[in-house]
Amino acid sequence: MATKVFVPRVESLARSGIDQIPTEYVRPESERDHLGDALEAEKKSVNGPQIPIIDIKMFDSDDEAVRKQCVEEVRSAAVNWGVMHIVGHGIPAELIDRLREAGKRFFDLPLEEKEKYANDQSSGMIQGYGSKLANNASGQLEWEDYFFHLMFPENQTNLSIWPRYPPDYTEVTKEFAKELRVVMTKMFNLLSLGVGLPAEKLEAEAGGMENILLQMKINYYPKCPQPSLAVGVEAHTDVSRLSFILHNNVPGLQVFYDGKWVTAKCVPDSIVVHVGDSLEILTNGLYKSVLHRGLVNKEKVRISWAVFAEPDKEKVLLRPLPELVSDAAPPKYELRTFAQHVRQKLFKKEQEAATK
Ligand SMILES: O=C(O)CCC(=O)C(=O)O
Ligand SMILES: [Fe+2]
Repeated sequence: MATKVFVPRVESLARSGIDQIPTEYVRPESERDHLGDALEAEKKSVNGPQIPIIDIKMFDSDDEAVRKQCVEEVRSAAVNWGVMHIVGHGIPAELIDRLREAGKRFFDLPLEEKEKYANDQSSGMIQGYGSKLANNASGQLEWEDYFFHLMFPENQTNLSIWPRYPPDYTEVTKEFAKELRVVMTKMFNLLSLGVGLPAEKLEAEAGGMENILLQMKINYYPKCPQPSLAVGVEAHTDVSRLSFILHNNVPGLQVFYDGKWVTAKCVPDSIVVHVGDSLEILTNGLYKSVLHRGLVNKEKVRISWAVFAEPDKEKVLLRPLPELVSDAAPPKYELRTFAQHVRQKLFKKEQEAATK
């Protein structure tokens, strides 16, 4: 039997009281540009460009002009930023609070309890409690632990690996998944109309109600004694169609816009929505998969809930929609399955790391 690889948890490092982080967590010089304490970064960012905030309740209006304005705001954000804050999404604030509380209480458990849910990435068991393994030549690590599991559709979930504590974790998470699924349809409708397609087109193309998977990743970023040397999550684009992010009102998310890193503000009752690679490909590059990263800070633990809406790995082929391809706009992406896309991306990253 293969022995399980010992994975150091960032939480235990943070709790050990070190004032210097181990070298594996120190990012290379080239990446450290503008890294820093997330709380400071948020304060500094007030005067710069801000991620658009869109009230998607406008889409329910009886007034066509208001609905059109909503489509236009979403289109413009997806084209220019690849990210937006949505408000008026209709998910009850009380349910979101319960979701936050459930995740926090799980991470408040002693480490030994959480280890019972440890994933085993080397044997392909990626769901569960985990921390990043060094998967590239430079052996770089991120300042976070996480919990990852499939959240929707219910018939594909494996409830036996979900946190059993707090006792309402499963109920709250299932409820949240159902609500988020509705918001997701609305976002797909808005985004379809934004590129001149019938409202249902993008969701149907993404696999429809039954075949879009919602993957939940709860990111836990402990306090970090040297936030200008580390990252919570390194700069990346998501492979998803769309990603939805909630957090515990501690800043940390940065998005790359117009050649600069912009720190996301904590907008009350909002959900951050990212365009992911799969949607960029589907729209032949009209919508941008946003480059983003997570900063850490010295004073506060940050927790975020990232939900990735993904197509079935092998069944769905990623390709630009024929309707969005023309002589003037030839296809920018080659046909691939989602699984191939993920592998190609990882391979590229390893190559880059090896040549550094
Ligand atoms: O913590 C965040 O705000 C972002 C997390 C993220 O980018 C991810 O999990 O892919
Ligand atoms: Fe991400």
